[in-house]
This record gives sequence, structure tokens and C-alpha cells, in this order.
Amino acid sequence: MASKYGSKTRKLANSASTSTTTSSKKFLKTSADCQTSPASSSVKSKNHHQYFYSESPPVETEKLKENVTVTVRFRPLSPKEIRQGEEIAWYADGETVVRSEHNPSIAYAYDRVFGPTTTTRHVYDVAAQHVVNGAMEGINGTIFAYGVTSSGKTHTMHGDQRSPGIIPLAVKDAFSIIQEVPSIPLCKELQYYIGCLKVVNDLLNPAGQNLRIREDHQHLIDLAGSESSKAETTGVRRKEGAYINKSLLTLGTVISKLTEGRSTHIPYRDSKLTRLLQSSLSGHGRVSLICTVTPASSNTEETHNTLKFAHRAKCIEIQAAQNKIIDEKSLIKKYQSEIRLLKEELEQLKKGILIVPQLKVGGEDIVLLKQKLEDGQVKLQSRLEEEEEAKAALLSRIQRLTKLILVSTKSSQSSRFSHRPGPRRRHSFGEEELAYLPHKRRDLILDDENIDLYIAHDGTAENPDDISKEKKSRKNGLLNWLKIRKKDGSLGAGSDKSSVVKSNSTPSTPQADSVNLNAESRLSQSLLTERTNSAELSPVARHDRETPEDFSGQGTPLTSTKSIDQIDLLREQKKILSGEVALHSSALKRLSEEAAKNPKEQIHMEMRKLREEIRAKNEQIASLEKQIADTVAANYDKMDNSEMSQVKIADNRIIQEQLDQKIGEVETLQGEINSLKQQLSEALESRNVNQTFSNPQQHGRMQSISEGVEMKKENRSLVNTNEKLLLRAQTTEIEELKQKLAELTETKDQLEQRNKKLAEESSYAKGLASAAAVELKALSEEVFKLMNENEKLSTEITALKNAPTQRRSVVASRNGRRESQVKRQDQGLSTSELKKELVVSKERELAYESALQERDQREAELQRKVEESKQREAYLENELANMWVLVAKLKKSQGVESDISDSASQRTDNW
Ligand SMILES: Nc1ncnc2c1ncn2[C@@H]1O[C@H](COP(=O)(O)OP(=O)(O)OP(=O)(O)O)[C@@H](O)[C@H]1O
Repeated sequence: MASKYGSKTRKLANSASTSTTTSSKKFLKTSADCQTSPASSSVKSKNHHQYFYSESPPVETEKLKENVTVTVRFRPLSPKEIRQGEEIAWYADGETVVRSEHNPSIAYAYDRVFGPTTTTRHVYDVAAQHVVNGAMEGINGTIFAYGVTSSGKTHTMHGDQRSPGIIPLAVKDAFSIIQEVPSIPLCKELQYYIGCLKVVNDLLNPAGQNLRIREDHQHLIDLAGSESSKAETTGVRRKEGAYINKSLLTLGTVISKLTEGRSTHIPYRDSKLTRLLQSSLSGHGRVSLICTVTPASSNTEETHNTLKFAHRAKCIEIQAAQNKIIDEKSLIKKYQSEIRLLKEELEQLKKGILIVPQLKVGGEDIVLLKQKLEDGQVKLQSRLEEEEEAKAALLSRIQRLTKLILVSTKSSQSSRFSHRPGPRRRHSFGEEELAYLPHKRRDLILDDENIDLYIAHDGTAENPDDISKEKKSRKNGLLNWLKIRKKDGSLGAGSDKSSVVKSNSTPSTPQADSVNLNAESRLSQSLLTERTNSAELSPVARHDRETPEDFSGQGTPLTSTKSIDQIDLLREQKKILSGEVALHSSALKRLSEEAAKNPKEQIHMEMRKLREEIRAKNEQIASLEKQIADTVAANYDKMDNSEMSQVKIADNRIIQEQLDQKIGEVETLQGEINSLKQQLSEALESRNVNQTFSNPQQHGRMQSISEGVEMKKENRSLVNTNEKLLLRAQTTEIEELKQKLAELTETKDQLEQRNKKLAEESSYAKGLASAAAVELKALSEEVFKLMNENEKLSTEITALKNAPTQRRSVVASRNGRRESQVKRQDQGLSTSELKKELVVSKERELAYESALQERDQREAELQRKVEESKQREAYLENELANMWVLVAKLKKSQGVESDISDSASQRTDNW
């Protein structure tokens, strides 16, 4: 069957020490031939067979390496092929070469070529036994058969009772080795899979259908058969063939890349087959490839492809290594000792002394020790520096943020503090705003604030009392500052009046601390409020209204500093908003995945809400961008050249960053779009999409996809991140749809098959029922005849039974006559005449008795026949009843009641 691949693998491990192969000798030299052309290899093989069977011992380094064992097995021409006049196109030329009949210059050499008369046992001995033996020594092994359909894969791997295949032979061998050496602790596992239509099934476990392939070094396996694309293959078979050929194409690519030796990327993941074979082809186990071929001329091309494939595979180098058993206990021990060692090392590092265990303190050892110590110190030092750098970076960022906020709010503060004599104070982050920072860093920042932020406006430091008072008010942090600002600038939303009052009257009250928001969200909320306020008034207008003192002086350094800070602040706000958009987008993606699985209205509502929020935030981002641009434009003429260049440099840096980020995103998106396109076209090809989408559930999904697409369009120009996430969600949807389609197709096929089977059973049952009816009729006729005969016989028997009475009466009358005769004798008849008469009558009597016995026997025989007929009749009736039960079942399952009742009535009529 075209759909079938055969496959087989085993995974065995033991705890023996590492060693390598025994069978590599004969392949070592062959691998040198790998890069030669087929024709040249043929010449070599023909003239120098020893080339392939070099007896010279391999050099030590080569001992570790071996090649995939590649053998070719010919099957004989089948009787049908002979009848069709097929000719031999390829033949085994000796033990290692396959040659073309039509073009003798084309030939390929392999480790071994088996002719059509070779037994599977022999194939096993040459091509498989070393893999099995290796497995018993702990070396992973894979044996796989490869060939076009009907080339003999199943015959080779499975075989039958008369000629068992490689699988039963391998299992038998493995178990006999285990029995012989029961003390060896072996972990054994045999896996046997079949790959069909991209689906991998476990042939040793009926429950293991449609297996998913997981990455695992202990690897899975598949076997493959290349499929012919001849015109007669249609429908599912053609598709199946296409899958197989795609897999084989990938396998071919993988193999040629492996043998090239230059490629860094091997495309194992391009097909299931290669993913399954990955660990075998690239791993450290033995691999034996048995290519099955047919000599028939009708398959010349396919056979040629198989031969080329096998020839390439011969060049793959593998490096077999033994596995070690690690049971749970030894694993725990191993980890425990590792942990102990690590702890010790840590202790030593803490002490600053690295003592190398088991090191005798000699001259050289002391140098080594010193060296290690120095290395350790350098490492520690560099780690410390890294830490310091990270701390400094964080600190400067926080300071900058603080500065930005402070400078940008000077206008409001100035109006608030203008009536107040004495030094002005900057606001800073409060404890709560810093709660999300690591403890130590928070301390550092606060200390820093103590030094930097409490500076009098005129440059003198504040007195300690003022500082302690101010510390209290600092607890309120940014949140209170914003509340105050709302009131002062009359810019806050009316809905927050209560907090405005609270904040204004008691800026450092505990109520403000008890606001149940986490510091981070408060921070962003504060900044957002600021952004909203900024959005309501242009920076220029705000500048006019809020900064009469500091910002009115055109061209003063403070003015330009404020402008730069203002822009930076806007950018920080934009960043925060972008982060939130990203968060929302990821939540949206999660929800859309959930909706795909479980399309609830609530989820859709949440999704809509999220989309709304994202849209709003994107609008805010756009407005911020506009503000930034406006601010920059409005302040350009206020700045001197150096300040302008500062701004430009900063702008350029940010633009460059954004550009880089966008390029990366665009590249990722491009890749995803390409893969999506491919998946979509595959899905459309393989299934009628309309049919599937008519399903309400799937329609819902498609709706969610289209909604997703809508949103993506809206946001694309603003945030590319959204697009990426939506594309991912869409990919997931499409994947799921494809899976669903595949399932539906499978179910449909199964149902069709079941229907067909039921129809066949139904017609068979009908046939059986009518045959039984005919037989029953014949039997009843026979029974009727027998009963008639029986009756006749009974009459005869009765008649016969009555006969002795007559005889006796006859005898009696004769006796009477005899008595009268005796009397007459007495009167003159002779004695001899009387004797004669007596003998004759005795003879007659005997004849009658024997006739009587015969009749008795015949009667008994007839009675036995009647019994038998009755039994047969009962049996047939029983059979008929079963038949009716079966017909009734079929009728129920198929709804062919009318047919069956018609035929039943016909039968009844016949009877
Ligand atoms: N070496 C052989 N000797 C005798 N008969 C063989 C040999 N190899 C294969 N055959 C016969 O050829 C036919 C096809 O073989 P088989 O079913 O093993 O092919 P296959 O490659 O497994 O095909 P498919 O891929 O369709 O499953 C079977 O009837 C099998 O008995």
C-alpha cells in the first residue's frame, strides 16, 4: 500500500564503560568513497572489491568513528510482474554493487547488496545484528527500511511465520542475550512506528496513535518509503504520497547537508520524518539503513532514486557511544555530591580562598593555587564592578526621572510656593513609589535624596528641623504632588475632588499612605495624569500660565533645561504607555487563545474592552508624540546652539533606538507573515474552508480572527507589537483549524469505511438468509418424505407383527390338519411324508423370522434418520433465528428495513 512506511528503532542502555563499535572496519574505507560519483564508485567496486573490504586495521582515531551501515535488498519479480512481461532493470553485481541493466556504466557501491534469493535471516546477520549487539552493550541503535511501495520493507522488517523479519529476529536475539547474561543491568526499550500522512502511530501500542514528536535525546524513530507519483495515484493516496515525498525530500536534504560537512544548519525540523530521525542521524548511536528495491523495469526511476539516496546516506558519519544507566538513587547521590561540592566551593569563595581538593602543597601546586586564587578574585572583582555599574545606572535613571518630574512641575510649585518665604523644596519620590525597587537600592536613593534634593533655592542647605518636617511630607510622594497640582493648576479631573482637598490640606497624612495601589501603578498613574494634563494644555500655554518666574525669561539656561526635561518627561510617559500597551496586547493574545478554545461571550467582551483600552492608549501615545514635536519646535528658537545640538543628539539617539527596534520587529513580522501565508495556503489546499467555516463554533473563531485582524490594522501604524501578537494569535487559530480539519477528514474516512463494511455485511447476511431459507425448504420436504416413509414402515411393521398370529393360526390349523392326518395316517399315510412336511414348514418359519428381523432393523434405521432430520431442522431453525437477529441489527444500523422485510416476505412466500 502506498501509504505505508515501515519503521523500527530501539533504545537500550547499560552502565558499561565507554567503548565503540566492532563493525566499523569495513565501512571506514567506504566512507572515503562518498564524495565520488556513482560511476567512479562502480569502477572501483568492480575492479577493487578489496577497496570496500579492506582488512587493514583502522588507525586509533578512526576507531571511534563509523558510518551508517547501508545495505540494498532486491526482491524477486512477482508472478504478476512476470506475467506482465516486466524486465530486470537493476541487478546485484557481486556482493557490494548494484548495476543498471540498461546502462552498465551506472553502478553504486554499498556495504552489502542482497540478491533476490537472500533470506531475511542473512540480511539480519549482516545488517542488523551488530546494531542489536551494540544495543546490548549500551549503544543506541536504529534500523530502518527505506524503499518505494511494494519493494519489500514489510517483508524485511516484519516478515511472516515462515520467514520472520528483522524485528522478531532482533527481539529474539535481544532476549536470548538478556537470558544468557541475567546479571547485566539493562534498560531496554523497543519502539516501532509507522508514519502515514504526516501522522505517526506506535505499532507496538494500539493506544499510541497520532503521536506528537517531542524533543528528547532518548530519542523516537520513523521509517520511510518513497512514493511513486504515477498517474494512477489519486485523492488521499496522492496526498499521502506527496507528504511522503516531501519527508523524503527533507531527509535527502538533511543527509546531503550532513555529508557536506560545511553546513551549520541541518533542517531536521522541516518534516516529521527527519525530526524522528534526528537523534539517529546526528547522534551517537549505530544506524543501519536497509534500502529495499525492486528489479522491475516499471520502477526504474524510483529504484534509481532509492539507490542515489542510499549512496548519499553512506557518507553520514556517526560516533557510537555507550549510555550509562542512572537510576533514581544514583542520580540523587550524584546531585547530592554536586550540591555538597558547590556549597564547599561557595564557602571557600566567601572566605576568599579557593582550596583545590586533594592538592598536595608543593612548589608547583602553590603556584597553581595562587593562580586560582587570583582568578577567583578577578572574577569576584569583575562581578562586583558589574553590580556597581548596574546600581549606578539605576540610580542615575531614578535621579533623572526625579529631576524631570521636579523640573516639569516647577511652574505649579512656584505658584504654590510663591507666597511662602524661605527656601523652596523639590518634591521627590515617596517610599511607596520606590517600593518596587530592591531594598538596598531604595536606601541608596533615599540617602542620595538627603544629600541632593534638599537644597535651598538660593543654594543654602535647609536646617535639620525643616528637613525632618519635609521627610514627613515626602511620604506622600508623587501621588500627593499630583493631587496638589490638580488643585493648584485647576487641571485635575473634577471627579477626584476629595483627594485634592485631602492632599492639599494634609499633604503627609496617613490617609494618603493608605491608598491601596501598588507603587508601580501609582507611578504610572501619576505620570498619566500629568500626561493628560499636558494634553489638555499645550506646553507653550502651560508655560505661559504656570511658569511666570522660571520660564518667562527667554534664553535663560533654566528655560532651555526645562524644555529639554519637559521633552524627556513626555518621552518617559510615552515609554510607560507603550509598556502598558504591550501588557494589554499580551493579555489580549492570551484571551484570544482562550476564546479559540472556549468561545464565551464574556471573553469576547473582555477582549473588546482591552482593544478599546489599547486604542485609547495608542491615541494618547500619538498625542504625546505630537506634544513632543510641538515642544521641540516651540523651544528650538529659545535654545542656544549647544543646547539645540544636545537635544538633537538625544533625539537622534532615541530615533536610532526606535528605528533599530522597528527594524527588528518588522523582520520578525515579515517572517511570521511568510509562515502564515504558507500555512494558510496549505489549509486552503487541503480542505474546503467554506465547509468548515459553516460550523458555528469555527465561524465564531473566524470572527475573532477577523476582529483581531481589524484591531491589528488600526494599531499597525502606532504599535507594531500589537500586530505581532495578533499575528501569533491568528497563527494559533489557523493551526487549530487545520488540526480540526484533519480530524474531521479522518472521522469522515472512518465513517465511510464503516458504512462500506456494514453494507458488505448486510448483503452477505441477506445472501446467507436466502440460502438458509432454501435449505430449510429442502429439509422440510425431506422430513415430510421421511415421515411418509416412516408411516408406511410402521404400517408394514404392524402388519408383520400381526403375521405370527396368522402363522400361529395357520400352524394351528395345520396342526389340526396334521392331527387329522395322523389320524388318517393311522388310517394309512406314511411317516416319511409327514416328516418332510414338517421340515418345509420349519424352513418357512425361519425365513419369516429373518424377514421380521430385517424389518426391525430397517425400522430402527429409519427412526434414527428421523431423529437426525429433526436435529438438523432444529439447528437450521436456530441458525435462521441468529440470521434474523443479525439482519435486524443491520436493519437498525443502516435503515434498510424495507429491503429486508421485502426479502423476508419473499422467503415466506417461497416457503
Ligand atoms: N525478498 C523478498 N522475497 C520474496 N518476496 C518478497 C521479498 N520482498 C518482498 N516480497 C513480496 O513483495 C510484496 C511486497 O512486499 P512488501 O509488502 O513487504 O512491500 P512494502 O515495501 O512493505 O510495501 P508498502 O510500502 O506498500 O507497504 C509482498 O508480497 C512480499 O511478500
